[in-house]
Amino acid sequence: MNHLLTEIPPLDKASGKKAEDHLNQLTKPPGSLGRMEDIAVKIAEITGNPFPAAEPPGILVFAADHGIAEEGISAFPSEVTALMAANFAAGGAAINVFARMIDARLKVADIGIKEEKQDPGVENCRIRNGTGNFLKEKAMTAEEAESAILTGKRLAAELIDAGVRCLIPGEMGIGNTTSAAALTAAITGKDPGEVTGKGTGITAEAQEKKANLIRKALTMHNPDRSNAVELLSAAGGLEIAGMCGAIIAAAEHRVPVLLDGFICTAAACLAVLINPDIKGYLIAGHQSEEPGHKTALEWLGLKPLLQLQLRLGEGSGAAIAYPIIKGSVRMLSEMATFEKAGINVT
Ligand SMILES: Cc1cc2ncn([C@H]3O[C@H](COP(=O)(O)O)[C@@H](O)[C@H]3O)c2cc1C
Ligand SMILES: O=C(O)c1cccnc1
Repeated sequence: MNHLLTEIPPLDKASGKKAEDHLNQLTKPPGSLGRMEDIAVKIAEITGNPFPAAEPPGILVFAADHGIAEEGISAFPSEVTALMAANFAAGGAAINVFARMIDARLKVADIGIKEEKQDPGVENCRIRNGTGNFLKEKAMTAEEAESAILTGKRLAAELIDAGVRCLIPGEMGIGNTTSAAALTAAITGKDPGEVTGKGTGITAEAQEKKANLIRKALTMHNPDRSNAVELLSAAGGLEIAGMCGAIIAAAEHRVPVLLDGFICTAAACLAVLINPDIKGYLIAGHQSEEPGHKTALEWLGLKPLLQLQLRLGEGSGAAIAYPIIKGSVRMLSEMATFEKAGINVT
């Protein structure tokens, strides 16, 4: 795992302080823009610029399949992963709508779809054709987990080199709320029963089976709970590893990461295990309906911007929250100061 360890630049507190001082001179009562002011300061610290840019946003959706899906833990079959990847390429999914709404660059990567056939509109970065069923075997080898992380890093770095100033990691993978719950239980030390939800909409009975299966698998694989590669190897998935790498790359490049739902946040927890300094680069877009999402956000010490009872993924909740980021940053650089507006407040 040594080659995954990276230099994460420290947050630039001096730029944050300059942004904060400037915010207090703008034509509004001090602090009246609430958490938007905190976001503006945070992005100044992340970027090292008191007048930062967060535009354009870039959405990077990783698609992969999960062997565990054969255990009946999703309301949908694995085949839907490939079909949805094709839908992303055709522009018809929820994330396409929201990406257009926020003028985002959108890239879709196949990092491990099971289906042999590949969609020409999806970037082929396939590490293997779906993970192993982690109730019976490891989801993937350590080498595969590392390759998937490095692939995510490369794709995010490409988007950032092309000008992206706010990264939104997204995912598609039938069965991936099971992996996210296993990872979250292992990392936070919670019982799987507390962090396992209904995903795409399974019954209460299937939900109980899902939690039991996670408990059994974690006992069987017994991963080192502080080792991101061992955790990925035990529970998957390839798209979670890809998002983890993308988050690392954003932090390396001083680009803020806007987190989506439960699966995306589980990937962020893994990135923070690899380097705790990454925590400073994360903003939580929303809190989803999956119970484990709250647990993962608390572990990261993040407060979500929105709570809209979403339970979709794809990067959708983060894309919906993005205008808050855009407004926070624009407010900092576009609003008049009292002095400039000729308002004398002394
Ligand atoms: C049509 C469709 C579109 C989706 N877009 C995101 N997900 C979401 O649901 C899946 C996780 O839930 P589970 O663990 O229950 O399978 C992931 O693919 C996630 O991105 C979708 C699911 C479906 C069915
Ligand atoms: O929180 C999420 O991102 C989520 C929840 C349910 C299904 N898919 C994704």
